[in-house]
Amino acid sequence: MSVSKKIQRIAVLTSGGDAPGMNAALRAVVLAADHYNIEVIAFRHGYQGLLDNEHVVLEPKDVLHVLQYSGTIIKSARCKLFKEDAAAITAAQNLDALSIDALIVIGGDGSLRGADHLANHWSGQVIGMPGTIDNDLYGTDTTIGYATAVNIAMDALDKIRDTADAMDRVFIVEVMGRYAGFIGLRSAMAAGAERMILPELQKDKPLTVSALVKHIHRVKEIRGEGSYVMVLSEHQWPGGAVALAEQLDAEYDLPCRPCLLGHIQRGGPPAPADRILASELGVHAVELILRGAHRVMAGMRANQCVEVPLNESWEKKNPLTENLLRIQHEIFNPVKKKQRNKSE
Ligand SMILES: Nc1ncnc2c1ncn2[C@@H]1O[C@H](COP(=O)(O)OP(=O)(O)O)[C@@H](O)[C@H]1O
Ligand SMILES: O=P(O)(O)OC[C@H]1O[C@](O)(COP(=O)(O)O)[C@@H](O)[C@@H]1O
Repeated sequence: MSVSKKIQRIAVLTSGGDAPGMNAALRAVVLAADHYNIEVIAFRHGYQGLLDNEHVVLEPKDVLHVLQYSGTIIKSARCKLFKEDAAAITAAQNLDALSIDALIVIGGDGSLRGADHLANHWSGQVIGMPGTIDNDLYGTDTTIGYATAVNIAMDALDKIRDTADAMDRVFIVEVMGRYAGFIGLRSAMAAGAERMILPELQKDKPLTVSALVKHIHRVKEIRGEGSYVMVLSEHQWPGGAVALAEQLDAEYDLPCRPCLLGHIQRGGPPAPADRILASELGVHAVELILRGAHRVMAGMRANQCVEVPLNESWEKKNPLTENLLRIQHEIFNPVKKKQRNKSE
């Protein structure tokens, strides 16, 4: 590897919603830095810690057995203040006072915007790593935490199916994803859900309650007794799964149970895919620094480590996989297009 300048000390922080695999990412950063004789300083509590100068040295011994845990050993936080120029200037001064050559920010789109904002005011190298369950960053096939969240949602949907089937019930399972439907789509497919309400679909053609009710009745007619499980992405129904279930029950006499998965989707052991992605990207981030990279996100595309301009990671959007949508809607939908046309 061609090395641009002597890098002696780098810093790292985790920001925004914690994502399963962030600890694996920290471990990889620290072990890679140690390999190249670089010291690592970690700022605790995300950008807040950078402003408060709350930092610790991270050595290999501190990260040896952390990759099997979700959360983040250096804590994460949301910090509104960091959007201001004055905050980025303070952060730059704190980094310079510690003679930091480069900063690695592990987080979602907001965190990477924050990293870019800092780069406007600081002369050190700034590298982002995609850490969010939402998978809503452009330039990388998946983000750290996403695989785990999908596993958790799928596991919950499987469990819901058992009770839903036993009692011939309709269930609405609300999943996270902020304003992206990746967790919703993949968990719905993995668990064979009958319906998905996802942000990307709602934008084109918002679902009406009457169309939903029609679909539920048609599925019951076609299949006979049994369950109907629907995946609802958060923010896609006023009042969420609880309100929708109440509406179906009260207005359409259709008993329905809501289930909110919430922050459960961010806990438990990270999936192997997340641990491995985090490990590879952590090393990649350090090697990018050694190559002189700046204002880029370390990403993974088609099993290759890539570098993506930081601003592209949030300005451009990854679409939902067309083929998964087609299969869910056309092949796996119990109500075929012909039948739908007839009844609509
Ligand atoms: N436009 C911005 N400029 C500077 N900092 C930002 C910006 N957007 C977000 N941040 C910082 O990043 C933090 C995390 O962003 P947030 O959107 O909450 O989570 P995530 O990074 O997981 O998407 C924010 O609390 C804030 O400190
Ligand atoms: O943990 P909080 O602050 O309640 O935020 C919940 C949000 O965080 C997430 O779990 C992760 O999103 P971010 O990566 O943007 O932080 C979203 O899916 C969810 O909308």
